[in-house]
This record gives sequence, structure tokens and C-alpha cells, in this order.
Amino acid sequence: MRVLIMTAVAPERDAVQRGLGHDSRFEFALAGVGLAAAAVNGAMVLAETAVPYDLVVIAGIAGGFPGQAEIGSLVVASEIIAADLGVELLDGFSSLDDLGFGSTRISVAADLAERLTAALTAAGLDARTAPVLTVATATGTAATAALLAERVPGAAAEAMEGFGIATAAALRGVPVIEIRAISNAVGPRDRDAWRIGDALKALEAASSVLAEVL
Ligand SMILES: O=C(O)c1cccc(C(=O)CC[C@H]2O[C@@H](n3cnc4c(=O)[nH]cnc43)[C@H](O)[C@@H]2O)c1
Repeated sequence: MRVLIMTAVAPERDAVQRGLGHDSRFEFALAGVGLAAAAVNGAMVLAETAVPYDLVVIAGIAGGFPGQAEIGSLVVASEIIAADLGVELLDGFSSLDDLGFGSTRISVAADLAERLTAALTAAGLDARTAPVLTVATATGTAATAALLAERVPGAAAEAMEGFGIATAAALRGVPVIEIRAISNAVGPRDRDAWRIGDALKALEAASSVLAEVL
């Protein structure tokens, strides 16, 4: 099995690498921060490979929706959703799906996602399977957090790359999963409250479980 792991930035990649250990099944590429960089870099890596990948794993830190995923916990995506891709209306929001311009939702390798969450839980980690949002603008207010939670019931995490990488993978027919470790709460921006170190430790622990599950 040949697996491509994509993270936004190097500290996330390093955490995953520490967890996986030396394992020739896994290759790494940086996506960059944000949906556009992630889509382009994902598409390039997947197009340039001589031997096709069997799986793309999107991994990194994320904001967690209060009451759904606390800091230091893990979210394995049940679906990857571009939550702000659409048009703002005077009385709400219409997604690309509503407008008939495509889809804002990408399916994951659901069986693998469920097995991974079960294995993470069995290993004593706080993990759940739930929708993971991709946003162009990281949420910075309670009002936006509430809007997103209402738009996608059950959403547990938001990050900025998943939908871009998953779109590239879907175009090549490569299955995808997304694993996020929660570094901060989705809501009023308070950078001092981010617990990046805790999230990277959780990501490392999750990666060692991932190596066993695959
Ligand atoms: O400063 C560091 O040491 C450091 C280490 C690892 C990662 C970072 C980042 O800033 C990564 C940015 C990345 O994180 C995702 N993220 C995290 N929290 C949120 C959020 O509340 N809303 C949206 N995205 C979030 C996102 O995918 C960014 O690409 C720094």
C-alpha cells in the first residue's frame, strides 16, 4: 500500500512522521495553508507520481466546535465539507450545491475512518468521527461559530485545507481520509489559548495508531 500524507505545515508533518516511525508505505507532501494552495499542491503531487497512491491522508491541527470536540482530542472526518463555499444572501447562505454549481461535500473512505476512530478510542485517545469543515477564513467570532454549526449539524472541527486536497484526490480517484487534532476552540479568536503542542502530541499518537490500522 502506498499512502500520501498531506499536512499544511512542517510541524504537523513532523508530528505525523514521529508517530508513524520508519515505514516505507508512507510519503509526505506539504499542502501549504488554505484551500487554494492545498488544492494545487495536492493536484501536482498526485499528477506527478509514477506509481499511483492507494490513499491520501489529510492530517493536521484544527479548531474544535465547543461541545463536539475539545482541545487535545481527535476528529476523523465522516465527510469533508467546504462550509463557506457559496453565496451570502440577505436572509442566509446558499451553498454551491443549492446553486447547482457542484458539490461542497466530499465523501471519505468511510469504513477506514470508522475503523481508525475505533482503534484510536481503544488506544485510550479521545476521538470521534464527525463532519470536518474546510473554511477560507478561520472563525473568529461566536456568531460565525454558531452559523457554521447550524449550517452543518454535528460538525466537530474546522480547518483550511481538507476540501482542496480531497478535491484533487477525488479527481484522480484516490480515496481520502482526514484526521484533525484540536488545538483551539472554534469561536472568539484568542491565539494565546491555542494549545498547539497538545494537539501535535495527539496527532503523533493518532499517527502511530494509523500505522497499525492500515
Ligand atoms: O506555530 C506553530 O508552531 C504551528 C504548528 C503547527 C501548525 C500551526 C498552524 O498555524 C497551522 C495552521 C493550520 O491549522 C488549522 N487550524 C487550526 N485551528 C484552526 C481554526 O480554528 N480554524 C481554521 N483552521 C484552523 C488550519 O488548517 C491551518 O492551516 C502552527
